[in-house]
Amino acid sequence: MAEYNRVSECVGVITLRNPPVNALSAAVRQGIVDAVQRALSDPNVKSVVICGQNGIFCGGADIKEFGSNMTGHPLIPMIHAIESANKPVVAAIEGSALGGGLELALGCHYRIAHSKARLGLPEVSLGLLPAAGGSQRLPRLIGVPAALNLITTGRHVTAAEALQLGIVDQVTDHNTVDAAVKFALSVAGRSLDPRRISTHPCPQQPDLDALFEEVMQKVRQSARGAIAPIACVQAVRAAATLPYAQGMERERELMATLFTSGQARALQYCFFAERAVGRWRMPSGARWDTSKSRPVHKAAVIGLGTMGRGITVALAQTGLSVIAVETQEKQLMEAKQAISGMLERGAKRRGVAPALDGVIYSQNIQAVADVDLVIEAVFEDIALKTKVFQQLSAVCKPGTLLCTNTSALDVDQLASETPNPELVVGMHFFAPAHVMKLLEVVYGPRSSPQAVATAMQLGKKMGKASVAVGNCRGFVGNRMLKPYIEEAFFLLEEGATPELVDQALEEFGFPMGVFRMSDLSGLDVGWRVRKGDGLVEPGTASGRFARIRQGRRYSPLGDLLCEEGRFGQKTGRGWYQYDKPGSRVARSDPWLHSFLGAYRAQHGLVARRIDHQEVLERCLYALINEGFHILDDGIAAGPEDIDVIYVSGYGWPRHRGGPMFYANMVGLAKVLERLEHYQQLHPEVPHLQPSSLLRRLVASGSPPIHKWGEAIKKLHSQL
Ligand SMILES: CC(C)(COP(=O)(O)OP(=O)(O)OC[C@H]1O[C@@H](n2cnc3c(N)ncnc32)[C@H](O)[C@@H]1OP(=O)(O)O)[C@@H](O)C(=O)NCCC(=O)NCCSC(=O)C[C@@H](O)CCCCCCCCCCCCC(=O)O
Repeated sequence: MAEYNRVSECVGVITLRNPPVNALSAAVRQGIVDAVQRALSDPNVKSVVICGQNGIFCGGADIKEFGSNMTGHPLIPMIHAIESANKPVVAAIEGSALGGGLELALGCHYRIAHSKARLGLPEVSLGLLPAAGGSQRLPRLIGVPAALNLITTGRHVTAAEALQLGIVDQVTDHNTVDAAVKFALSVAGRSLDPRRISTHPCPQQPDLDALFEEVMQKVRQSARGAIAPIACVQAVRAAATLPYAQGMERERELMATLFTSGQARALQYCFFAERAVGRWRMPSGARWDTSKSRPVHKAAVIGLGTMGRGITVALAQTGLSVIAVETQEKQLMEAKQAISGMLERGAKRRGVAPALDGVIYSQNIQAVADVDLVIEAVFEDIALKTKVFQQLSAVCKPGTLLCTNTSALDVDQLASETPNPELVVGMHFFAPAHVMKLLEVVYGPRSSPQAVATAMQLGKKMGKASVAVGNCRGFVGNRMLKPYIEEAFFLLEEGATPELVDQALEEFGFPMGVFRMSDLSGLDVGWRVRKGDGLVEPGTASGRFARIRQGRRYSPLGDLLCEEGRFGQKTGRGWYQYDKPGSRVARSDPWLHSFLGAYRAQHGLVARRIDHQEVLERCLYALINEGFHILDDGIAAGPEDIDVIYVSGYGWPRHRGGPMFYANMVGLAKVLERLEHYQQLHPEVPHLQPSSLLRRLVASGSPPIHKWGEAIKKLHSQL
């Protein structure tokens, strides 16, 4: 809805009212149309101000309407009516003016923004383009290069940058509506022709073709298969080369293709999924809205290796006081230097002062006595972590939350080493912890809802996509990664190369295929885990039985490479070769190919031709199948949790929505059929055995993903 009032006798003020972000729903659009008509037909009104209630101008088109039959007054003619009005219309921008919200403001004749406002055209991140004239008006207003940057990245700009770019006419630190009313009074009666952006040509740009070619090339490279950024470039090109009306027609055509695309559905699903995971719930019935978090002012990090350093930086950057503990003096000094460097670089990027004083370094665990929360990040060894937890329990004040950054160990076992297991949760960060978006908050059966709420709240404060998950081996992300990696190894045994597997996965949209990723993170990491699991044996045996371990198919390929000292990038050799240790450019390695040939010969394996489709089906469906097990076990509350984990922490292409969304798009029946097919071919591979939840969902008619929750509950109650 939109409310209309007359102020200062001759200014009509239209206030958008649609909490929480004043999205342009059908009712709001109709409200604006009616209010504009009222203002224009009232002879006492000399000028008009458009603003939004509750300190936010407008979050854009109502994304929830996109999934339905869109009805009501369309946005484009509404904005045209504003631009062609014969009285000045001023947008008063507080909070956010995003997407359709900014397009509405661009249809106004003037824009006044509060200094804390943020503006942008983020449609690209929803798989769309600014299709209410934004792709045509913005380049006319600020020039092609700046418009291309904003529209293809979707980035939000501050009011100061918006002023510098010429998007807004004035920035105020005071009441924005008051400033806009004053401004509206001052411009009443002035000619509006120069203020109608659609009537302007784009500012001249030398060598337009070369510019578009360069930008298109860049966008194609970074888009990794996403179509919206490319359509955005095409739409801006139309603005630069065609008259406005034809440009609008091109904008409409491009939007028509994007609007119904699977990518737009996936990206909009991600938008809502990221918000849905904040509304966490535990199998005990504890939930986000009934569990109060505890305040955290002072935190501590124990262990300043790579993870501990990143966590310290992430905490300090949120403004917390951090006690950083490392018992070895030399390592403490090195860590101090590294953390200070990271804080300085981060602060420089964000244009703020580095929070160097926020971190106190100590060799003594006693220093954490008065903190509200501790994150333990020592070496991944249960005995060591147990000792640290026992020490912390003795040292910390009552009520301190004890968190472990383990990526694989049993959070509940650690909790049982403390007198207050309800205060223990996992906070599983991803390296580098100050950069990576994902945080898995792992609760055990005894973790209190308050502990989970506190860790989730802290994650949010740190800007993380925080997902609450149950305690099991590998939690959600790494548990699903295991079958994915194992399938990739099996494919090598059967005739694939690392290059082929990686190419298939990279064309799918992963930034790195599984083998390039393994080289980056270090082959020794998995080797250590497999050794711990008793899977690694001397590599002399041959034949099929040498590759059955603990009753299931096992590929020792990774172990054999480690025995050769090939740990990946850090040793300059792994699944690929590198110019020198630490170098990042992977090159195909003839040694590896002959090694694979010799290995196959030793084991009587005959290489066959493997295509990209088989790579995708075997690696991805195995991973997805594990996701269904996780849902069935109640480790993740819903498919959104799994998808947010994969998109924000494991490089799953966002425009494919996450593994569970992808399964929904492919069709559950098809995923089931392909798993059954591969399971028949590889009966000794348990992870290809379709999960019973997947079978039950297919049997119940493959409900769409937003109905899985209900279906899972119903299916469980029938068991
Ligand atoms: C605004 C924010 C920055 C606020 O952030 P904050 O952290 O404060 O809050 P949350 O993010 O948690 O959000 C709170 C709450 O609000 C929900 N929400 C937010 N934005 C929207 C929205 N735009 N619509 C609906 N709901 C929204 C959010 O989900 C939360 O609720 P929940 O219950 O989930 O917790 C931040 O929210 C934000 O960044 N929002 C998104 C901003 C954005 O991306 N805007 C762009 C929207 S798309 C758009 O505007 C498109 C327009 O360019 C043009 C549209 C033209 C359409 C024409 C259709 C043409 C069809 C083509 C077919 C052609 C056929 C033919 O012609 O042949």
